[in-house]
Amino acid sequence: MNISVIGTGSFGTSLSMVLNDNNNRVMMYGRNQDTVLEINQSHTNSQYLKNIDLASDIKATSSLKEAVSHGEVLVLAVPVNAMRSVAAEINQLLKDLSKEVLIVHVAKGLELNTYKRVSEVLEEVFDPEYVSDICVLSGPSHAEEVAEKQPTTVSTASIHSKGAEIIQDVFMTDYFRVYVNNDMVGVEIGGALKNIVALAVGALSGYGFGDNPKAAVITRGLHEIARLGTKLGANPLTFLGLAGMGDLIVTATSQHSRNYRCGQMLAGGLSLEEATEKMGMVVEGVNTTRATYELAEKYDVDMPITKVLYGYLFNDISEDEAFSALMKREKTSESEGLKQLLESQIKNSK
Ligand SMILES: NC(=O)C1=CN([C@@H]2O[C@H](COP(=O)(O)OP(=O)(O)OC[C@H]3O[C@@H](n4cnc5c(N)ncnc54)[C@H](OP(=O)(O)O)[C@@H]3O)[C@@H](O)[C@H]2O)C=CC1
Ligand SMILES: O=C(CO)COP(=O)(O)O
Repeated sequence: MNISVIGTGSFGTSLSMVLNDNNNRVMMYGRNQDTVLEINQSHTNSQYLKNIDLASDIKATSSLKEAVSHGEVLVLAVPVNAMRSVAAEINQLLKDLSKEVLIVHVAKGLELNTYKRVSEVLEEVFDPEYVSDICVLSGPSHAEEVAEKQPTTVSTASIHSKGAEIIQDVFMTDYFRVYVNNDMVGVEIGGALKNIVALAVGALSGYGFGDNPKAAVITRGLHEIARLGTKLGANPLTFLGLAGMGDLIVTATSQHSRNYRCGQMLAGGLSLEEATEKMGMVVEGVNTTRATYELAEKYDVDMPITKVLYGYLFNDISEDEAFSALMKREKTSESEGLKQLLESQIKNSK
């Protein structure tokens, strides 16, 4: 199949390698001319993936029109905050070309201010006449390890049922295994909100905390992700899968994770601006913490870890204040919380 990958960052580049290994004809679109030139001439992308050689079959262009003309499937691999404007440009080109494509996005976050999931943003922007389906691909998949062809498993979901099955076929190789999931809300919420937990656990690591507090934040973090997710219509069981627990493990325990490393840098004394600048790649958890905090307030969902991280990132509360806010909360029951999740599941499935 002809596939265009929009975004020449770390994940767009590693997914292009997967797609090329699966015998698709891949064209990458990047706005940075130097990166495009490097991909075409040296078959590397040294800014985003160190010591990785790309197949010479993978072509890059800085013309969005050329990329949109090429692809039957468009893989949107840009940060959440760029999604709306990039999608609007693509939609105009599809109209001009009178062409229909299948869209899959891989971004993990919520849009600031609207609190929308990426597929909701895309559904708003794309004219249904030109888009057969909108899908998400998400799960435990560090770009660096995908590029090394480490065995990787992800989930895909779509608005209509057909899209996810096509995406499964298009991406599936002997080292990249794709599962279809019918819970679009859960897959997107799991991928977006694990970044909050990864930032928090990264900060714990930076302060020298041990394994007990990290396990506590990961487990209770997953619980609050599931709580908000089910309120938004997700199946709570999705959060036990690749896009939930899987991605949480890979992100909240790994030096590959930009969110985790950002948390470590904050604990090391850098300001939020300094840490994100130093990263040089998108740290989705920052905007997503703000959006999720506001969304949880709106829906009156209890998200203590998100709330504390929000205070730490944006209101300068100290790590001691953060811990005391979490540990001195009112007594509560774990089994009661799990029961409520099950009740939400029954309500959602009616
Ligand atoms: N890295 C990973 O391991 C994974 C990342 N993801 C998700 O994928 C998404 C992209 O992440 P990732 O590739 O890592 O990010 P990077 O920061 O590595 O790259 C982002 C890419 O998007 C491009 N870009 C940014 N804004 C625009 C815009 N307005 N128009 C066109 N291109 C733009 C950047 O261009 P330029 O180079 O010119 O700045 C760059 O090529 C994120 O939501 C992330 O959470 C999902 C799974 C794994
Ligand atoms: O989502 C990821 C792996 O699945 C990558 O996470 P980071 O954005 O924190 O690097």
